[in-house]
Amino acid sequence: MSVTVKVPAKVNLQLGVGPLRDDGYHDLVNVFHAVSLFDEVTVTPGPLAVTVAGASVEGVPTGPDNLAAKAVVRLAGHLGRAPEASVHIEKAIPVAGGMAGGSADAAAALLACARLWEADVPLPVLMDLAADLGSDVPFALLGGTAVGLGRGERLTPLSCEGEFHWVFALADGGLSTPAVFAECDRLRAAFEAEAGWPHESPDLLAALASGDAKALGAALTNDLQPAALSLRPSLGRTLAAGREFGALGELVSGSGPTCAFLAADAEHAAELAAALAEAGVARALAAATGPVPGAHVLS
Ligand SMILES: C[C@@](CO)(OP(=O)(O)O)[C@H](O)COP(=O)(O)OP(=O)(O)OC[C@H]1O[C@@H](n2ccc(N)nc2=O)[C@H](O)[C@@H]1O
Ligand SMILES: Nc1ncnc2c1ncn2[C@@H]1O[C@H](COP(=O)(O)OP(=O)(O)O)[C@@H](O)[C@H]1O
Repeated sequence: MSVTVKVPAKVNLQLGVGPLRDDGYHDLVNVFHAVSLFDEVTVTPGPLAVTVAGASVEGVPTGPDNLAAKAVVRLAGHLGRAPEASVHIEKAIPVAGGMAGGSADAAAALLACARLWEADVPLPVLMDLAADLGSDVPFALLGGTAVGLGRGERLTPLSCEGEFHWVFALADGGLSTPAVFAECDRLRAAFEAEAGWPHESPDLLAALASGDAKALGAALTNDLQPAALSLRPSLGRTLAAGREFGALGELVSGSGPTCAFLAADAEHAAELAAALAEAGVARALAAATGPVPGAHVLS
């Protein structure tokens, strides 16, 4: 018997970053949006092991550091049983790309093992286990569009009308999330910019609720973007190219280095992806739509 869970990537439509907390995290206003780039995680009975396959899986650990393995151990500990599951990850979400691929795999492994072990784990408990594994993990279970407060784990679903069309410019190599948050703090200190308390953007919420892509494009913001650009200046060219080719909006996804571009419709997305590929400003381009559901069992 095996269980397969399909789980989406995310892009952050608003990432408001507050001051550094005593515990090393930052309070966020994090508007998550699940998009149609998916990993598939299959668990089979057996000793704990992780295998990973996919077009670009460099840097994904296959030992106990893999977030999916940590999820297996965490759930087994909660249930008071041995962490017996062999995990296989089919990876399409870019690695260390600011699209929460590791978090997605952790969420998928939680759900898959709960099913494999026939354990009745209520959703709020699964969400708490997910939050222990990482700030982005609960959203991968929920999917759709949602705002995350605290370190991003306290989620409230948002009303989102229709479907939005995205193009993602994938970069060579990743960016480390802690390094990007640290660079954000460094830049704020260097420019004596006080980190204010972030607030949800009313323009963004209205654009989502009405399904207005043009208004959404104008409302996209990411407080980590200056830090990602400081660590990876070439992203400036990528973002400028998308703007030049008529994207409705563009931003770095989370801690980067993936850049996200909003298109008017599927045809516009295909044109935008082709123009960005031609300009040579990305390792690869991927078109996707959002919102899509969170982690769910396939078999
Ligand atoms: C920035 C975001 C935006 O959604 O994602 P990515 O773009 O990396 O995917 C998240 O906040 C990343 O969440 P996640 O990748 O789960 O991070 P965690 O494992 O919880 O934390 C890793 C490290 O990031 C920093 N961190 C994370 C979350 C937060 N609210 N404040 C922080 O300062 C801390 O240095 C922490 O030690
Ligand atoms: N299942 C996994 N998939 C991808 N990366 C993982 C996984 N487990 C652990 N990692 C580690 O987490 C780091 C961040 O990966 P990822 O979640 O893809 O990016 P991001 O935090 O930028 O969204 C990787 O560089 C890798 O070392």
